[in-house]
Amino acid sequence: MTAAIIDGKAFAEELRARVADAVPGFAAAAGRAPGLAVVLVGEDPASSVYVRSKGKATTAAGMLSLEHRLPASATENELLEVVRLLNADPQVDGILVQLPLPAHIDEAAVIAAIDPAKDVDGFHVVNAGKLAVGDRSGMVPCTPLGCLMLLKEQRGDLSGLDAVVIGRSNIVGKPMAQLLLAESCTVTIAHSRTRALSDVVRRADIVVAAVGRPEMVKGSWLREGAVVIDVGINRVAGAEPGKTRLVGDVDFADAMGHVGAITPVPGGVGPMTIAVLLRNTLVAAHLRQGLPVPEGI
Ligand SMILES: Nc1nc2c(c(=O)[nH]1)N[C@@H](CN(C=O)c1ccc(C(=O)N[C@@H](CCC(=O)O)C(=O)O)cc1)CN2
Ligand SMILES: [Mg+2]
Repeated sequence: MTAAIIDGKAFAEELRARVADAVPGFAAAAGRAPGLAVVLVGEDPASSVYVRSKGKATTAAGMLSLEHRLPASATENELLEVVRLLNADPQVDGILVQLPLPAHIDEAAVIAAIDPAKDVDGFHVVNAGKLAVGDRSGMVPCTPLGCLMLLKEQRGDLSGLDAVVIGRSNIVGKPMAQLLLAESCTVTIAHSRTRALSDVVRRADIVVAAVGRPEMVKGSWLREGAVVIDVGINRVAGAEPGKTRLVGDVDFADAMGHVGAITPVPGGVGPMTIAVLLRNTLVAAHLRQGLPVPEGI
């Protein structure tokens, strides 16, 4: 069997174009562009790259991009003060605090301080709770929502399918499971303590791998024809000395001989994260202004 490669990069570009197309309508009705503020604490190289990409994508979509950089030595109170200022700023519709934060800052306390209406990451307990009870008015985390969009594009109706989510983080695993449950999948969340993981994964029509372990999921673990969404972004040693390359949580080459469709790394889920962030910012802007959310985003 030859697997289809799910082109997340192309899908993300289409979503970004749809968001950009809807921005002038918002601006005409609200008298301002939607605004996204991204906060970065410290100089983690990967986080710096993601924050820069988010700023560029926000501007390219015709939105207002604000960036706040704090040194790695910033205190939790200093960060909370920035969040409070952004909560009160009427031109800011979305606030995103780039994770991970330095170890001395309590991530949960910072997320709890964000106005849930501006929580475009969907990490606030109010938004997590809304997702859990099926209230569609909340913000949904970007990566899982991007994964769901790719899955629906590939498989259409997901109702009744067996889905295994590997990983139980608040950012990906748990919200992903909630989204699949809302699509009437039979959902299993597997994690580091799951026994006979390969047997659990083998039952799945849909596998979402989000564990952060390079190429952990092997082709022999996967059911013939399964759709595999690989959330992992792991940098490993490359073939040449001193070079590195990115791999997912799934052994892509091995999986190709078994599955029906799979996302590559890079170029799969990653680009969807930023496209959905723009989509969430546009949604938050409409809701905050009391405007109807445009269809098709
Ligand atoms: N507050 C948040 N922090 C973090 C999130 C998040 O959604 N909200 N997600 C990740 C990082 N992330 C965005 O912030 C992100 C990760 C990866 C990509 C991406 O496009 N990856 C590319 C490869 C990039 C490379 O070459 O290194 C790909 O997969 O094709 C975008 C965004 C953690 N923090
Ligand atoms: Mg094999």
